[in-house]
This record gives sequence, C-alpha cells and structure tokens, in this order.
Amino acid sequence: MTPHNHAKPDDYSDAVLLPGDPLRAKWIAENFLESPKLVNSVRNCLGYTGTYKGKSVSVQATGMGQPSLAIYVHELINTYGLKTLIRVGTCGGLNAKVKVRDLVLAQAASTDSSIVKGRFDPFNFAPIADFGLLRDAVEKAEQAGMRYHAGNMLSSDLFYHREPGLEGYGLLPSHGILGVEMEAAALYTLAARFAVRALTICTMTDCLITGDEIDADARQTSLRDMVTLALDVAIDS
Ligand SMILES: O=P(O)(O)O[C@H]1O[C@H](CO)[C@@H](O)[C@H]1O
Ligand SMILES: O=c1cc[nH]c(=O)[nH]1
Repeated sequence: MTPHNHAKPDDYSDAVLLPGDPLRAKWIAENFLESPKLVNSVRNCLGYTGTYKGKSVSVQATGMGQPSLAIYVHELINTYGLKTLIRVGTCGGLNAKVKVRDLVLAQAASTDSSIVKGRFDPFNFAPIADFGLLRDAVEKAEQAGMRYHAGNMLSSDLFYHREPGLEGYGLLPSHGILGVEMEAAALYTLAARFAVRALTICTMTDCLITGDEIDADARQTSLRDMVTLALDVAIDS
C-alpha cells in the first residue's frame, strides 16, 4: 500500500493498461474485461483487474502529466511488481499524415520535461519503447487493418503552449514528431530505470495543423481500436 494506492500486494496482474483519464479506466474495465474488480480508488484514480480472453490484465489511471504518471508507475513497478506497462492515451497531431482517429505508436518520446531533461547531464537520454511490445503492436495493428503510425512522440509538460497551433512546437514538427501528449517520456524513462517493458499507444484526437478534432464523447467510443490493440499486446507479452 502506498499514499496513492490502496491495492493489496497481489491485486494487480503483471501487465497493465495506463490511461490518463480515470473514467477511461472504468470504461475499459466495464466494457473490455471480464469480472473486473476495483483495486484502487485513492483520489478517484481508478484501478481494476479482470480477465481478457481468459488472461489476467489490469488497468490503472495515471492522471495528466509526467509527475502524476511517474507516481503511479513508480509504485506499480516497485510496490506491486508490474512488468509490462502500456499507456493508452490521446494525443494532438503534429504531422499531416496522421489523421484524427489514427493510432500513434510512440517508438520514442521527446520531451521538454525536467523529469528527463537535465537529469542525464552531460548526455541527452532518448526514452524509447520496448522493442518487443512495439513490434507486436505493429504486427497486430497491420493484421487488424488499423490505421497506425510508429515514430517519435512529444511528451510535453504543457497542454497550452505560448504560441497557437504548430508554432508552439518549434523545430519538432519538421523533424518527424508525429504527435503531442504528456506522459510517454516519463513512462519510458522509468521503464528503463527499473528494467521493465513499456509502450505508449495514443489515438490522435485533435490535429494542430488542420484543427480537425473529435469531441469529448466521441473520444471515448473512438478509442476501441487502441484499447483492443493494447489488450491483445498485453496478454501476449
Ligand atoms: O487522454 P490522456 O491519456 O489523459 O492523454 C492526454 O490527454 C491529457 C490532456 O488533455 C494528457 O494526459 C495527455 O497526455
Ligand atoms: O496532450 C495532448 C493530448 C491531446 N491533444 C493535445 O493537443 N495534447
């Protein structure tokens, strides 16, 4: 038990899906898992364990931003012994080839966050996904005919940047960054530190180039591809 999690030692499976939004965790548990059991509700940051296709899997919300995710992930790894962590998030689009509702598999996560930046001086650390999880996700997305892109994500500490639209992202869009979210770099850095496996899959919900977006309600239902892909990778891991 921790200040943020009252689950018992064996309440989580080895593999967990990590949405930012607690209501997305509830939606995943209630719509995709069999016999889901609520294992954590401290601060309403909901966590569940159930089965998917007969195998045990958990889902735990992490809140918004890298400090929040880092708390939950640190504890899931070090207190609860989790080995496979798959973030299921939403991202903004920074590249014209990524369309609203497309999946972005974060092969790597660039960041402006002090959680990574500066910690490795004089080096720049490159937070990357686990290769095996990424390869499995790519193969499964192709088999299922899902629209996906694998590449470099931005994990920003800011949702609202000083300049509007693409301008807030400097040179990043011209260097192949596919999308912006707020957690993957911290997840990958912690996974590297504690030698566990991590992947981030996001659904692109708002394009910073065209202004195309899906509304809050549609965000939930259009996340089905991402959730089934992440669950299939989690149970095969
Ligand atoms: O939809 P989630 O998983 O919360 O992810 C994205 O949405 C939040 C911002 O609206 C940030 O947490 C960002 O990373
Ligand atoms: O962090 C995020 C998530 C979704 N959309 C954005 O523009 N930013």
